[in-house]
Amino acid sequence: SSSSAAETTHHKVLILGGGVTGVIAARTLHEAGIDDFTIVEAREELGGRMQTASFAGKIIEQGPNWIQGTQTGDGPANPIFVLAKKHSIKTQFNDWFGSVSTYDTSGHVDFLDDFNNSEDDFENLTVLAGARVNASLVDISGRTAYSLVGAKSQNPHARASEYYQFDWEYAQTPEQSSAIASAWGNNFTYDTDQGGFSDDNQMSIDQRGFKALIQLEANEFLTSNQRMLNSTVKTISHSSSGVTVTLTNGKQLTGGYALCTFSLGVLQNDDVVFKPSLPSFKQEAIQSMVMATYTKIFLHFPRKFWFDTEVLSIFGECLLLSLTLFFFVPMALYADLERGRYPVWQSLDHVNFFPGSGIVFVTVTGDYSVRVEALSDSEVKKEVMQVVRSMFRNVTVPEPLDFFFPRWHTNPLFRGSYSNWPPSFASRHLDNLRANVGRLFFAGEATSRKYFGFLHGAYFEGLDMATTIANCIATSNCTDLERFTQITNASPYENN
Ligand SMILES: Cc1cc2nc3c(=O)[nH]c(=O)nc-3n(C[C@H](O)[C@H](O)[C@H](O)COP(=O)(O)OP(=O)(O)OC[C@H]3O[C@@H](n4cnc5c(N)ncnc54)[C@H](O)[C@@H]3O)c2cc1C
Repeated sequence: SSSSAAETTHHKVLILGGGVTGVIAARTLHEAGIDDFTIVEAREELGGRMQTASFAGKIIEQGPNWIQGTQTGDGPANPIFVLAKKHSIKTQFNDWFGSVSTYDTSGHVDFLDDFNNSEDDFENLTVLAGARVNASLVDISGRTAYSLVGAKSQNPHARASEYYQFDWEYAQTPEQSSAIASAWGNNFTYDTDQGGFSDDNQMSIDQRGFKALIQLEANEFLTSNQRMLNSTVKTISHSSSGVTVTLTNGKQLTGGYALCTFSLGVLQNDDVVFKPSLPSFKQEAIQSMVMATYTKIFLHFPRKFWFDTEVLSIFGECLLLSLTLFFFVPMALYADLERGRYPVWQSLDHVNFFPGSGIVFVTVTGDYSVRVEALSDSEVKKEVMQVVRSMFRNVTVPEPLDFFFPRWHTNPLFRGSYSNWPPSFASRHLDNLRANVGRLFFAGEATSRKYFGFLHGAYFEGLDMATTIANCIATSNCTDLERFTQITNASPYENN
C-alpha cells in the first residue's frame, strides 16, 4: 500500500465493515497469502452486531447471545461453536422448549398444551414447505402454510405459543415471512437430517462478552494497519477496474477489490452512497429482503420474585421436584390479548446464568420493536411494568432499579437486527443480493441462502466471498457471480 499527499491509500482489497463477515473475510485473505487489505469499520471495535452493555454489574448482550445449533457427534459443526470452544467462551445450554412457564393477563396459567401443539404446527409447516420445494411450487407466507396445515391459532394462548415458535426466531410475523425460507432457516441449522448442526442452543454468559470470540480470533492474525477503526464510509465508487471509498472525514481509500459487509438495513437506507448507483437487479434484491428487528429489554430488580421462585412456592413441600424446577425454568411466555406484546421472558437470575443478579429480560420483535423504539424509555418501562404486574398479581412487584434496551432499527450502522426472507423474495433475488458489481463484492448474514440471520451465516459468507476474491487476484481473471437481470413470473392480464 502507498500513501500520497492527497491522503489516498491503496490496498489490494478493502473490507468494508468489521463484523463477523469482515473478520472472517480478512482471515481468509490472510490464509490465501493476501495481506494487503484493510478492514474499514465505523465503530471503535471489531465485532459488528456482537455488542455488549454493562448492566446491573454484569456484561449483557445487546445483540446475538446464542450459538444456534452446535454439533451432533462428529457431524458438521457450527463454526461459531468451534470459535467459542477455541477461545474458551463461557456458554450455557439454554433449553427453549423443555421448560417454559406460561402466563396471561390473569397471571400464571398453564397453557403448555397450546405451547406443545405449536411445536407440532411449526414442524408441519416445515414439512409442507419442503414438499412444495420438491414439487417446484411457488413460495407462500408462513401464515398461509400454517393455515394449510390446519393451525389457526385462534386465541391468545395459541397466538403467544405460535409467536414463540416463529416470530421469536425470524423477528417478523408468519404473514411477513416466506414459508420455504423459514423452513430452510430452521432445518439447515437445527435438523441433522438436513445437514443441520444440532437442535440445541448455547447461550454466552462470558463476561468478556460474546464478541470476544471474534475479537480474539482477529488478534491472531490482524496487524494494526490492517484495521481502520472509527472510520465511517460515506461513498463507494466502483468500476470494473477497482473501488474508491470516501470516509466521512474526507479520507480516500482505493482498492483493487472491495468487499462490502454492511448490513442489509444500511444498504436499504442510503446511509452509504454508491457511485454510480447500483444496477436495478441489485437494488431490487436489496429492497426485496427485509431487515427485521429483535429487541431485548432488560430489567434489574432489587430481588427475584419470578418464574422458578413462584414455582418453588407452589411446590414448597416437594423439595426434589422444586429443586428440579428451580434448575430448569429460565423461560416464560406471556399471552397478551395483543399478539407480540412483551411475550418472551428470560430470567438471567438463574443458577445457569447470573444467579443473584436480579436481571430479567423480555423480547419484542418486528413491528413491535419499531414501535417501542419510537417511545421514550420511561414509556416502554411503564408498559413493561404493567405486564409484569399482571403476570405476578399475587406478588408485590418492586420498581426496577435499572432499565435498558438497544435501538437497533434506528441505529444508522445497522438499521435493524438481522434479515428475514419475505414471501415475495425469490430464490434468484438471493443470487442477485450476493452478486458482485464490477470489483465490488457483497457479503453478510443476509447473503446466506442457508443461514440468513445467523452468526454462522455471516461466517460462511465472509469465508466464501473472500475465497472468490482471492481466486480473482490469483488468476487475474474474475468472472461475475451468477445474477439474473430480470426475475419473472407475472402473467399479462389478457393471458388469463
Ligand atoms: C438483537 C440481535 C440478536 C441476535 N441474535 C443472534 C443469535 O442469538 N445468534 C445468531 O447466530 N445470530 C444472532 N443475531 C444475528 C447476528 O448478530 C448477525 O447475523 C451477525 O452479527 C452479522 O454479522 P455481519 O458481519 O454480517 O454484519 P455486522 O455485524 O452488521 O457488520 C457490519 C459492520 O459494518 C459496520 N458499518 C456499517 N455501516 C458502516 C459505514 N458506513 N462505515 C463503516 N462501517 C460501517 C458496522 O458497524 C458493523 O461493524 C442477532 C442480531 C441482533 C442484532
